[in-house]
Amino acid sequence: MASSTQSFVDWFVNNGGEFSSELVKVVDDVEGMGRGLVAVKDIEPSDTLFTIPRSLILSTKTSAFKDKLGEQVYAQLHNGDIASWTPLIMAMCWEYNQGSASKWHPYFSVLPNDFSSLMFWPQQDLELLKGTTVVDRIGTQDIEAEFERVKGVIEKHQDVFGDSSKYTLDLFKRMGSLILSRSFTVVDWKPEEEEEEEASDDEDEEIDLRTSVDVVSMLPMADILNARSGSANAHTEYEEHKLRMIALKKIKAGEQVFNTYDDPPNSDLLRRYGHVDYVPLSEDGEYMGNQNDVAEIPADLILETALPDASEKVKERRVEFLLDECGEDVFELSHDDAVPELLKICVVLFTMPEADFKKHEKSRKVPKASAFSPENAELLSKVINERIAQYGSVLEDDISKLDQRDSLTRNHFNALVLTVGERRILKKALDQLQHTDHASKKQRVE
Ligand SMILES: C[S@@+](CC[C@H](N)C(=O)[O-])C[C@H]1O[C@@H](n2cnc3c(N)ncnc32)[C@H](O)[C@@H]1O
Repeated sequence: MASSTQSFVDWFVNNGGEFSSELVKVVDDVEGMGRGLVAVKDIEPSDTLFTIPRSLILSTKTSAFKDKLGEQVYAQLHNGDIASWTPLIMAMCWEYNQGSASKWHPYFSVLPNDFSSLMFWPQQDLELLKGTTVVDRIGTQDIEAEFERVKGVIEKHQDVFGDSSKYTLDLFKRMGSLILSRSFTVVDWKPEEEEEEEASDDEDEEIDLRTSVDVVSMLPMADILNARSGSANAHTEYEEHKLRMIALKKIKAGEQVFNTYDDPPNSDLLRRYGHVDYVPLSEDGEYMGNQNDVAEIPADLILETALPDASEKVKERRVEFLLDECGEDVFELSHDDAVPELLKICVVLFTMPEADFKKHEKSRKVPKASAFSPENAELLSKVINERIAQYGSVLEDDISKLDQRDSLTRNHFNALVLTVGERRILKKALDQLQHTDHASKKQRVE
């Protein structure tokens, strides 16, 4: 174990953390996933692996940063968006810059400096993601703009921040990326009766609570756990004074302890965490990837194919109706639902004659997915083929490249896993549409 890892475990235990070293150990590089937790003997369900005292949580509530800065200046760090992470990023930058004077110094020493998440990909690697929609969600410009905004506050309040040159864009991005890949949502402890009262309160308030920056927290030790879809065998329980990591099932000696990151598709895994899931999807192990992948089809692409010659005004009305009545203008296709009902409804809506559409516009009645015809299936197949073409390479070629994993860079491999996964779903949708088409043609003949 690296000495920084040992110092971190010692710090954890000396500050009220309980670590069941008879059950688990921290390993510096486990299965190519970086640090992780591994069972040293057979673990039973409900066994406690470690507990974290609430005082060790790093958040805007536990750092002295807010008090040092004062309410008024602290408020300037918010950009008006309750879910903004800027105050937490700044609290973490401030703690980090305190060096060994910070309570969390040994924790910072084991946090990564380098990231393989999309924000850190060079442009030429991002081009490997052609066809995906995740490139529009990386947020590099947003974080750079946010740093420019808070720089003024830092320079104006050097009494709190100290040397402003220590607050760099790199540090700001590092802390933002750590939150993105390791934070937890931790709400204050409430007795059961209060919890029940709150549950019956306004739903909006609940949402605020979950997205508010005050509950986004860094949990030393809990964030050592890696994740892989279908492998979660431990989870965190929240108690009054501590958080407890418990085993959910039997974990054999030598096996890794896995948390869940809520099963995101590979696009989000790569954007937030910098890795992809590449596990068998079929029993024979022929298909590998992420069961939770999604491929997106924007309504605009359907509209262009369905009504290529219609005026902008006509197109706008159809999209507006779709958004108002169905709430979506991008459709997510998944392994379990390759041709979702809403996608069918969209095609029906976009292809119906103007006179029929006017009736729907008037009644605000959404057409039924059962109205999806073989002609609709043909049109949707055309759209999906166009969508596949946007990836700019041949799927079968890319699948065979995956077999030569050792000759690929990590980014190249991950990009292939992602783009192959998305196209496989699109192909699945094509297959299903072909079956719909054949089935209905057969029915018509009979
Ligand atoms: C919450 S941290 C887990 C601890 C981390 N391995 C470390 O060294 O500190 C999440 C990071 O671990 C890595 N990771 C987690 N699960 C992984 C997996 N299945 N495959 C590859 N890397 C993984 C990724 O770098 C991710 O950003």
